[in-house]
Amino acid sequence: MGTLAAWYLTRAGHGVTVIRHDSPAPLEKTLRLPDGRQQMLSLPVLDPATLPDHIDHLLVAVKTPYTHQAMAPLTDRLDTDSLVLRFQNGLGALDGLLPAGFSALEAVTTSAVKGQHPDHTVVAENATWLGGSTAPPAWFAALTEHWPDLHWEDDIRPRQWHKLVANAVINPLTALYDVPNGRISADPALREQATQLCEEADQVLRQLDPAWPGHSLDNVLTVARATAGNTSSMRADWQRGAQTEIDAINGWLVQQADRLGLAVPANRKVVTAMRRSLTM
Ligand SMILES: NC(=O)C1=CN([C@@H]2O[C@H](COP(=O)(O)OP(=O)(O)OC[C@H]3O[C@@H](n4cnc5c(N)ncnc54)[C@H](OP(=O)(O)O)[C@@H]3O)[C@@H](O)[C@H]2O)C=CC1
Ligand SMILES: CC(C)(CO)C(=O)C(=O)O
Repeated sequence: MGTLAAWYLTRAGHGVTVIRHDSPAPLEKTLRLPDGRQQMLSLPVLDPATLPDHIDHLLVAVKTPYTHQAMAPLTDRLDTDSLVLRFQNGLGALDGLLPAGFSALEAVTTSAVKGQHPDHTVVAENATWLGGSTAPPAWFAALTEHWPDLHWEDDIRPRQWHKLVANAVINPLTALYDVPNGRISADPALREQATQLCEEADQVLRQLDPAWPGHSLDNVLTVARATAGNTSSMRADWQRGAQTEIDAINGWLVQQADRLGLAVPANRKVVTAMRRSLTM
């Protein structure tokens, strides 16, 4: 997803530098676009140790388990003039990693990119919403001319929460049962588990915000059917033995539930199962 964002930003005339340790420079990437075109990208790389003292703009697009490691050398270089854009599923991955009082912009996207470095395939180029607690930055309007279907949200939280619930249901069940997304809707036993996960998520979110509409199951099943043949990102991570984003998705819900004194046994069960590498 970071490579796709880098491509749009480059098209808009922004310079994009990858920050990583021990990487060949530049990073040569191939992006296969949905219309069949191939886009080559050559991205400069900076080792965190050689970064300037101040970072103006930072796009965080590592999978959530790697956020702490990626951010550790950067936090001192952020201040109130910096702008951080979090491009990740789940919630809470940046908690405690930003200077006090600092809030990041958040992104929610329905685009999909697959593949491992250096080849990335854009499976779907759909809508993306950016937002936070401020007005859009000055560069936002010009960026929309180069980033298809890009929108600003003054209050991004409802979109994040809808995405969170879809991920909290579809991702762990498809990973643990090794099935494509559509099975969540088609298989009665999985649908029952989906209903429990979803009701618990709605209960937590309604407690956090009484205006939360709840009744998320219809939306989740619509997403599962719309992506019926797809392998969810958590199933893909699980299949290749990589760390998953369970802690930022169901783990975040469990953490909130604990704080609020709510019972969320179905979510707790999938977190435990994913952490222990068990099949249910
Ligand atoms: N892909 C998609 O379709 C979508 C993804 N998202 C979200 O976007 C986020 C990113 O996902 P995705 O792009 O798929 O993930 P990828 O694993 O494909 O990309 C993450 C990149 O971060 C790099 N990385 C890992 N650790 C570090 C570090 N310490 N310093 C610098 N770079 C590092 C990885 O390097 P390496 O290649 O060496 O592992 C990899 O290139 C996730 O939260 C995901 O849920 C949201 C919607 C759709
Ligand atoms: C919506 C869904 C489940 C689509 O596959 C997704 O976002 C993911 O796989 O992480």
